[in-house]
Amino acid sequence: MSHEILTPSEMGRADKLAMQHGPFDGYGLMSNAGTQIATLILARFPEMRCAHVLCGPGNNGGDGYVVARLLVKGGVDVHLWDEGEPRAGSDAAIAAADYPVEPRPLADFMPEPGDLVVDALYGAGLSKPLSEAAARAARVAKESSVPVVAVDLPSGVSGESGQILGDAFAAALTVTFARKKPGHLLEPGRTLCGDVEVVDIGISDEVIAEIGPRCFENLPDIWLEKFPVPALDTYKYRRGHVGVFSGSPTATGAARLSAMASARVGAGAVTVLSPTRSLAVNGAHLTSIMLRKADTLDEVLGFLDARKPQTLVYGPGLGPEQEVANFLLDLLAAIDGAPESLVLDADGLTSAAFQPEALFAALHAQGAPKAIMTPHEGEFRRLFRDIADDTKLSKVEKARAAAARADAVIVYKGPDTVIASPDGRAAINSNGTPLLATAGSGDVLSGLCAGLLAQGMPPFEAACAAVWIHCEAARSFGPGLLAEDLPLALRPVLGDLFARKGWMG
Ligand SMILES: NC(=O)C1=CN([C@@H]2O[C@H](COP(=O)(O)OP(=O)(O)OC[C@H]3O[C@@H](n4cnc5c(N)ncnc54)[C@H](O)[C@@H]3O)[C@@H](O)[C@H]2O)[C@@H](O)CC1
Ligand SMILES: Nc1ncnc2c1ncn2[C@@H]1O[C@H](COP(=O)(O)OP(=O)(O)O)[C@@H](O)[C@H]1O
Ligand SMILES: [K+]
Repeated sequence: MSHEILTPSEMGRADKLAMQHGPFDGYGLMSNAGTQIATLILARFPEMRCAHVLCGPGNNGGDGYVVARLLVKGGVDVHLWDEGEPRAGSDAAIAAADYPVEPRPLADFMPEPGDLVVDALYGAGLSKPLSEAAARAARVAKESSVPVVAVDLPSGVSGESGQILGDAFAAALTVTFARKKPGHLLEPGRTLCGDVEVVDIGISDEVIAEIGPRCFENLPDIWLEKFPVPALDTYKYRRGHVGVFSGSPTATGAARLSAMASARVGAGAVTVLSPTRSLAVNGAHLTSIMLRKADTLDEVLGFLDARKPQTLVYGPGLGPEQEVANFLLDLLAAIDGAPESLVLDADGLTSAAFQPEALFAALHAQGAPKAIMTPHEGEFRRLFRDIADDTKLSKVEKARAAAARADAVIVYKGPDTVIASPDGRAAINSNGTPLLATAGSGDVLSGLCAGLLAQGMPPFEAACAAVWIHCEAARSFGPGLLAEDLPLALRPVLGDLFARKGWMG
């Protein structure tokens, strides 16, 4: 169950529930946390010259006092620097009283090469930018290039959003408790965390279940059960049929990349719907993918009626024009229950920004297809400007708000892609690679979503699986990746997933 992610406030509730359930009180949890961190430090940094433990006034600092005491016990030369004393009677005050040496003021902190820094200034309770002394400490640690071990989170990183409040520490290792927080996975927090270790401090799975988290790390555990493998007696149309709209003659590659990805991820049949003027260029490049002339809405409806595809992809290479949006709205008005699903990407999203409310109303209507939208940062901002500009929201909250407004699963792309469902579930992807920053890779992703939808995967699970598989394929191919390499690079990834499903072939 370790794929769940807890927001800082859910973590606070989990702490309280754990204390109610026992056997640990607040100080017991803090001792467990400090013990786990000290053990990791001694194992990972046996060569350190000395350890500088930086303690804040709250429970994060409390963890720091426990770590400092245990490092002294382990024979390490420890220097303790504090910012503000713990509140009298708090768990942190008990931990501070247990530490044998008088702390020095944080403003004087100065490490030397070979030292280790333990950042226990602020964790989940960070509520405002770091003070000047704490910001200076972060800068000094960075400039001296000493390794930093962050307790719970690097101080200055918001656990909720991963954003930096003022200034922040950059850790080599971050040790957090019970479950990851969004700030461990959302950029720039993710980069600033370094390696993330989640340790058990006595908060049980039952307590986490009682909290009922709605955000997850995008690991196969959250969608593998619904991931399709072909039954022995299947045939091509039962495996699923995808229709992909093609653009004009100079912009047809995007649709073909999408179509190829749909087919490769298991749709039994894929048809490219092409304007007459693009038929020749599409025809010259397609073999197993079918091609059909579709200049008008009537021709598209004729195709839907005759071939009954489950899923359509609308957007890659269509052009960011008003008529592209109009055509989509006319198509949605004509659809009643079939096809079941739709992937909107690229120019399908950009053109919809001419009249977003009309699109959202059409997707909310009875009989509308279930939709996945796959915006990158720019497309997201065009379509959901007020949400994108709301600095109070994390990327997870932005994707959730957009999903509710559009009644669609939103794949908010980037190095830390977030997938959100209108029902409130969200997932943060963690296997991303910058190798995917190459033209056409988004088109492949929309095809993967469609291919999984057509095989009956529900939209949230389909989108999560598509994002994970896309990244895994890029990693398996490695440097030199082009978008057209991705469909074939799916093979080892799908092979592993099929094996995990016990598929005997
Ligand atoms: N029993 C528990 O609740 C446990 C909590 N744990 C630790 O407790 C931490 C959370 O503790 P707290 O809620 O006390 O929060 P923090 O220790 O993160 O922050 C302490 C206080 O500092 C103030 N503050 C926030 N940002 C500031 C800033 N930039 N400059 C100056 N002051 C600032 C806040 O008002 C807050 O009350 C976790 O990150 C974790 O390390 C662990 O000990 C495990 C158990
Ligand atoms: N720096 C990065 N790290 C990880 N993934 C990235 C990065 N840059 C882009 N990607 C991924 O690559 C894909 C690019 O999609 P998109 O921008 O729509 O490209 P295109 O329109 O060229 O197909 C998305 O899945 C995105 O998450
Ligand atoms: K910290």
